[in-house]
Amino acid sequence: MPEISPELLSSVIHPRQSDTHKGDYGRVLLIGGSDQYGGAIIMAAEAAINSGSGLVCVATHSINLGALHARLPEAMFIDWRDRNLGAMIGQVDVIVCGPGLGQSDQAIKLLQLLKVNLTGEQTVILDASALDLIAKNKELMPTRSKLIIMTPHQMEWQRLSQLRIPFQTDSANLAALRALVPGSKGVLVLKSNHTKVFDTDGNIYTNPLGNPGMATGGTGDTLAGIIGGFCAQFGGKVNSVLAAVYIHSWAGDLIGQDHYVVRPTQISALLPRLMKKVAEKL
Ligand SMILES: NC(=O)C1=CN([C@@H]2O[C@H](COP(=O)(O)OP(=O)(O)OC[C@H]3O[C@@H](n4cnc5c(N)ncnc54)[C@H](O)[C@@H]3O)[C@@H](O)[C@H]2O)[C@@H](O)CC1
Ligand SMILES: Nc1ncnc2c1ncn2[C@@H]1O[C@H](COP(=O)(O)OP(=O)(O)O)[C@@H](O)[C@H]1O
Ligand SMILES: [Mg+2]
Repeated sequence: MPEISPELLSSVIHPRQSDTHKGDYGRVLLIGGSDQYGGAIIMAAEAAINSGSGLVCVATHSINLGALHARLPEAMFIDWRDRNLGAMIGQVDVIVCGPGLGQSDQAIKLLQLLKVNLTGEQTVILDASALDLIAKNKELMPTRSKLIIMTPHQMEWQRLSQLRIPFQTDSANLAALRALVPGSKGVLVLKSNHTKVFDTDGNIYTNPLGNPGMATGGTGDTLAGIIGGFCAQFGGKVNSVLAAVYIHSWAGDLIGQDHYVVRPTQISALLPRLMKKVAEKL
């Protein structure tokens, strides 16, 4: 089973051309952040911005607006009850849905809105509460998209796939992935201390990096944002996902060399420098 490698990362991240603008690096819409979990969507948005997405917009509970803009003036905001959200879903390249979304009636409405407004040309990343809601009602799974990426931790995957953690074998995971996204191209990022990535073509990759300092709330929200940023900028494809998984853990390991705890926002802060190193082969 192939390990994700530094060579893979170098093949994805390349130097930017001079004659470009933000429109060339993709638009990401992040949907999540209830009145209880605003930090999750802010961390995901910070990761999407720092990993290079050209434009980032956050659809969240209005209570999070002040905190979002105080932390991330680069991000745009739309109230997740705004009637224009459906149209916006249709206009972006990548949607990250789930960090801190919660499981309210409003959260269910947002998944329904996502499903009906997708164009078929977009990449969708489903994380956290979005996966828990789909576990309860499979009808909420988006069907019209170029690529569907699911990023559960093992407990979320247990709820979604009905595979109890000891029985999450490679073959069972692949079968469950294919059953969840029939007819679509799908990727499963099954997060743990040894994260594995599966795709519906049957490929399985392991992440050789990561450390227990990363066992901090928000580390997964940050990964979802990086995957969003990489898919927006480098294309909605499996290699962009693999590169995101790798750089997230690489950053975590660099911070973990001299920090007992790795704060997710430290991972985001390190990304632009690591990407520069990779792009310029420093
Ligand atoms: N600052 C914030 O606002 C944060 C909000 N969060 C949100 O909180 C909501 C609930 O998510 P949680 O993940 O906390 O709750 P869950 O109940 O989904 O899962 C957490 C539990 O799953 C178990 N588990 C087993 N294997 C695991 C693995 N490999 N990795 C992680 N957990 C594993 C652990 O017992 C853990 O306590 C989501 O909407 C999430 O996005 C979290 O992202 C944390 C940070
Ligand atoms: N012991 C560990 N070793 C390596 N990576 C870890 C470890 N614990 C957690 N991680 C990583 O941290 C992230 C946790 O994701 P998740 O549980 O969704 O966090 P949250 O929802 O709090 O943001 C995953 O990318 C996982 O691989
Ligand atoms: Mg999570």
